[in-house]
Amino acid sequence: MASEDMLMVNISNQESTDLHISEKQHNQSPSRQKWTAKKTATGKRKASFENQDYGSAKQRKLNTKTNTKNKDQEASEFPSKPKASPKKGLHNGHDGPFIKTSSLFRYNPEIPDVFSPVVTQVKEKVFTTYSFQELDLHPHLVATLNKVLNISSMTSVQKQTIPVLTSGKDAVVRSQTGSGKTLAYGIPLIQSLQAVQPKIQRSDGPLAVVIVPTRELAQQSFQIFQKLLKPFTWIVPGVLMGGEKRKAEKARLRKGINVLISTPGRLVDHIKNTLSIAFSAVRWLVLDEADRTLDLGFEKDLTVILNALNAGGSSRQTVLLSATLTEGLSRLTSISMKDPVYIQVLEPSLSSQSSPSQQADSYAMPDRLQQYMVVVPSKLRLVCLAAFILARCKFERDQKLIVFISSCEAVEFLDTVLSTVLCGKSSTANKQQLSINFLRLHGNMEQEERTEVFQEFSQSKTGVLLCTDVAARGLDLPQVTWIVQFNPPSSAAEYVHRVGRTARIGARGNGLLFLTPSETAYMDVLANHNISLSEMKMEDILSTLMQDERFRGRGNWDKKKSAGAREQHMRERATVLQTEFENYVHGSEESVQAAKKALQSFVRAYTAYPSALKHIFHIRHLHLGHAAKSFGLRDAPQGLSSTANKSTKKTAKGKDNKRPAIKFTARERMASLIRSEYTSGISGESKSKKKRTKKKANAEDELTEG
Ligand SMILES: Nc1ncnc2c1ncn2[C@@H]1O[C@H](COP(=O)(O)OP(=O)(O)OP(=O)(O)O)[C@@H](O)[C@H]1O
Repeated sequence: MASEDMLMVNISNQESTDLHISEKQHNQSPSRQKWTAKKTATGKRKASFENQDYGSAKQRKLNTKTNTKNKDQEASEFPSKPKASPKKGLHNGHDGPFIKTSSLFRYNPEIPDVFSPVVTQVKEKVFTTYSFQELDLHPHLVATLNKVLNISSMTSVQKQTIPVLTSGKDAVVRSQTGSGKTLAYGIPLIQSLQAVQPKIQRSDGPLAVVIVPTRELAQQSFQIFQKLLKPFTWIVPGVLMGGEKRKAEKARLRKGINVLISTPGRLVDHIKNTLSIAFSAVRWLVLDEADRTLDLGFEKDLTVILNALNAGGSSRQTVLLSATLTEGLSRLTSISMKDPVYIQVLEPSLSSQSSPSQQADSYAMPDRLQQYMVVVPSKLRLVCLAAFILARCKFERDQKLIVFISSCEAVEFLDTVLSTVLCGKSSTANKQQLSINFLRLHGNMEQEERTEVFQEFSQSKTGVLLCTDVAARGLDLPQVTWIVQFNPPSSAAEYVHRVGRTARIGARGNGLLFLTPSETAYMDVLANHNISLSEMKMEDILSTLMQDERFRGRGNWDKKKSAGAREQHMRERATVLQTEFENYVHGSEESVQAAKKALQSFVRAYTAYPSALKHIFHIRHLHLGHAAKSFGLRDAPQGLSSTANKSTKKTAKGKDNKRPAIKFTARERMASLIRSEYTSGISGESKSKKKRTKKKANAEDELTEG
C-alpha cells in the first residue's frame, strides 16, 4: 500500500475513535442516559470512565502504530496524552438544557513549537514633506486634493511616480499596501486629460482605461475619479462591472465615458457585444493590482482587451501597480510597454544593502502593522475564532475586524452561526444579548447587496466583516483594527494584500493568521518574503471566555484557584461554547445542511492550494471528523453522495466485512465531499464557468470577476 493510503487508513482509524465517542454521546441509549445521571452524581465513577475512555484510545493508537511506516507523520496526526480533559455532561450554568460535551480538547495533534525564522522585515517610508503645490499641476486639481480629500503632502510613491507619468513615460510601480498608489496614477492621468486641446468631449469615448480585479475596487476607484474630476466637468468617468445591468451600462457607454474603470470580465463582455464601445482615443491604460490582473484567471480577458486597444491604433501610456509586483512577472511582456520605469519605494538602507533579487522577493509591510499567528487544532477553530471576536468586540472598544475565509459557503455559515450564538439569539444560549454587527461579503451575493455591505462596513466604526478574497485587494476601508486570516491564503502575496486592509497610510493595525498544527511550515513561506509573525497562544485567546458568564459551565470560577484549575475551567467554557454551536447547527435540518455545505466547500478550497504549497496544505492532512467539528457538526458527515453510501453498505454486508468499514469511508467521504461540491453548482455561476472542471474553479471565481 502506498504511504498515502497508509496515512488515510490511520486517519480513518483515528476518525473512528472520534465518531465512536460522539455517536455514543448523541444517540444516548437508555443505559447511557442512566449512566450519565450516575456519572454526574458521583465524581469518582465519572473519573473512571474518563480513564477508561483514554485508555482505549491509547490502545487504538498503539494498534494503528503497528500499521504505519511513516511514524513522523503519524506523530502529527495522533494525540499525545491530554493534560486535562473536559468533564462530560456540562450544564451551561443557566436555565438552558443539559448539554452534551464534545471531546474538544482530546485527540488533537500536539501543537508544535513554532520557530519564526529571523528576517529583516522591509519597511517603506510612507510620507514625504513635499507638497502637491510643488508639482506643476492644475490649481483646481491641487485644491481638490487639499479641500476635498484633505491631502497636502505627497506619499513616497506619489513623489516618485507622478513626475514619471506626467513626463509621458510608462511605469511599473510597486509600493506597500495603503501607500497611496491610486492617486499616484490618478493625479497625472487627470492632469494630462484636462490639458487635452481641443477639450475632451463625451463623444470621444474612453481616453483612459483602468482595469481592476474586483467590483468593489472598481466602485471605489470610480468614486475617487468622480471627486478628482469635479472641477473638470467635461471629462466623464464611468464604471463597468459584473453584476450591474448590461443595458444600463450600454446606454452610458453610448452617451460617452472618458475615464473608464472596469473589471476585466465585464469589459470583455462589452467589447464583444456593445457596438458603441470604441477605443480609438485611448491614451492611458492602467492595470491596478497588476499581478492579479495579469494572473492566470484573467489572461484570456486581458488578451481580448489589449487586442481591442491595439486595434484602436493610438499610442498610449501604460501603468502597472501593485504592492506585490515583481519585475520578473513573465506576462508583463504581453503588455508591450515602452521602456517602462520601475518604481519601487524602499528605505535607502535596504536598497544599498540587498541585491535586486532580494529586494524583489521581499514584500514591504506597513510600519505600524503588528502581525500574529496562532496555532489551533482543527476541532478548536470555531470556538477560537468566536473567542477572538468576543475579546475584540465585547471587551474592547471601537474594534473593526475583517475575517478572511476560503469559500462563500463557509462565509455564509459562519455569519449565521457566529451572529446567532455570540449575540445570544440561539434558542439554547441564555437570553443575554450582545450586539456585534456581523456583515458578509463574497462572490455569490447579489451585486446590490454587495454594494450595500461594502458601503455599510466602510462607514461603520465597529463590526466584523466575514469575507472571501473578493475583499483582499485594494479596498480602502477606514479604521480597520484587525485582519483575521481564518484560512491561510494561497500565496505570500495574497497574505500581504489581505493584511494590508489595515494599517493603511501610516495608521496602526493588527493581523492574526490561523494555522493548524500541520500547517506551521507556512511561516517559512512568509519568511522567504521577509515577513515575520509573532506567536499568539491559543489559550490566551480562549481565556476571554473566562470573562463571559454566558459560557460559565458548571459553577463559578474562583480566581484564587490554581493555574491548572483555571485552565480546566477555561476548557469547560470553550466546551460550553462549542456545544452552543453544535446545538444550534443540529437544531434544524436546514442548519445541518448549511454546515455540511460549508464543510464541503472548505475541503474543496483546501484542494485548490497551488502545488508549491501542497507539502503544507494537502488534503491528506485534513482530519474530516475534526474539520466537521469546526463547522459545528458533531460527526463527520455521512452519506454525502450515493457513492459513499453504497460503498459503506457494501463493505458492511459484503464478503470483505472483516475489514473495518470505517477504513475506507473516510477516504471515500473526503472524495465525495469534493466531487459533490463540483457537481452541486454554485449559484450565480455562469455557464462558461461551470464548464471549467479545474479544481481551482471556486477559489479563482472569488478572485476573478466579470
Ligand atoms: N498624500 C496622501 N496623504 C494622505 N493620505 C493619502 C495620500 N494619498 C493617498 N492617501 C490616502 O491613503 C489611503 C490609501 O490609498 P490607496 O488606496 O491609494 O493605497 P494603495 O497603495 O493603492 O493600497 P493597496 O495596495 O492596498 O491598493 C486612501 O484613504 C487615500 O485617500
